[in-house]
Amino acid sequence: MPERPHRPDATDATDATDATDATDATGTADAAGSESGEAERTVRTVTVLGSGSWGTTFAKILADAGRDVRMWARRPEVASEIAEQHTNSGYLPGVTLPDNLTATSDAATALDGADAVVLAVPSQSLRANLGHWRELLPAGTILVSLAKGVELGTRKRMSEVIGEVAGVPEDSVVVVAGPNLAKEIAAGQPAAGVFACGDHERAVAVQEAAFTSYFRPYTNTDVVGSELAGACKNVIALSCGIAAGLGFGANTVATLITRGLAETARLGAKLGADPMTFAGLAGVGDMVATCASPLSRNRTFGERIGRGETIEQAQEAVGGQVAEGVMSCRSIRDLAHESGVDMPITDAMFRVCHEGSDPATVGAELLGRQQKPERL
Ligand SMILES: NC(=O)c1ccc[n+]([C@@H]2O[C@H](COP(=O)([O-])OP(=O)(O)OC[C@H]3O[C@@H](n4cnc5c(N)ncnc54)[C@H](O)[C@@H]3O)[C@@H](O)[C@H]2O)c1
Ligand SMILES: O=P(O)(O)OC[C@H](O)CO
Repeated sequence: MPERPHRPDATDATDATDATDATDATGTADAAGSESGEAERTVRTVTVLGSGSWGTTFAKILADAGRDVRMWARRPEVASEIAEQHTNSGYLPGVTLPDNLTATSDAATALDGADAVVLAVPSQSLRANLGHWRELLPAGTILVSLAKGVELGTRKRMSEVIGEVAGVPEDSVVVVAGPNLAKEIAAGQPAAGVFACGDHERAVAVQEAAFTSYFRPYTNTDVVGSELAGACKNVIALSCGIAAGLGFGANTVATLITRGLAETARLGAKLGADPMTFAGLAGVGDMVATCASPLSRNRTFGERIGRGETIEQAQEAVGGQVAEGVMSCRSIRDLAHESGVDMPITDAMFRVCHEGSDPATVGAELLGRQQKPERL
């Protein structure tokens, strides 16, 4: 099996196709690149729409990988800070952004001629935001989704929303998933992600564009599983935070992670996902990172609730950033009910976040459910 050649950061984008082979650690052809080892499309210029924690970090990855990156920020002062001072101090304090990353608050300027467009706004605002951008999207551009959520009301996954609003096949959207706490990656700590797309060539093109010395992207073709895994783990992270806030330790958190993954996989299997996806980076990888880390906004939110704070106080604790699980516990619960899938932890989080139920009481009820074999 050929070894992957080392690729230094800030590679000239024109060299990128020479620098990455198609073999992953397990040697499976599916995990990286085309059979020849070269991407058949090259992404040189990328626009990132949304300049919060993950949008800015993902833009930094792309710029460090040698791409020309333009960010769009909703607030002009954030765009100016990124463009002129190469920082985004509100979201990533202490991080210096590369020179080949610029920013504007004008979407038309940001989008002009982009080979790929990364959608980096919260799930519940994606439809409205994309509606404004739809006419500005360059023809043939690759759409990439960073959002981890299920839309309220429609119960659609983000690639479904994007396909519908942008008028493109949903399986042409590249979905980014995996254990990717933004602040760690922005600090250059090693991590891997998974880029899921029904069109493998597109996933490989984005994989090439986001491969650096500290971030290793894999690909897969299971969009349903990758998106559901990313959305569901935010809800389970709320429950782990609540457990911590109530004073419980590692056993309780590990139980919630494991049973949370079981209910996520149950939903995924019902909706056509590959069960193995839940054993990968998008599944167990993201579940463990988010549920265990104090950097997770969802876990932090839950911890505050477990300590007795109100929803409003918990929201303040995450500094105005999005804790997707709070809305997704409702949409995923609705999706599960509609699909006839039992998701008791998600149900419990819905009752705490939206019906005012007491976290300790809900936790006791979860423990006291009818006994059954582990696999169910
Ligand atoms: N932060 C992470 O570590 C991380 C990692 C992986 C995935 N994600 C996912 O990426 C998506 C974006 O997360 P983020 O961390 O960048 O979020 P964030 O809260 O840090 O930033 C959101 C960005 O979207 C913009 N925005 C545009 N329209 C908005 C609206 N109507 N409401 C709120 N914000 C709006 C905000 O101005 C901001 O720039 C989420 O779905 C999240 O789950 C986040
Ligand atoms: O900070 P959170 O809870 O939104 O989680 C961030 C990422 O999704 C972790 O992969």
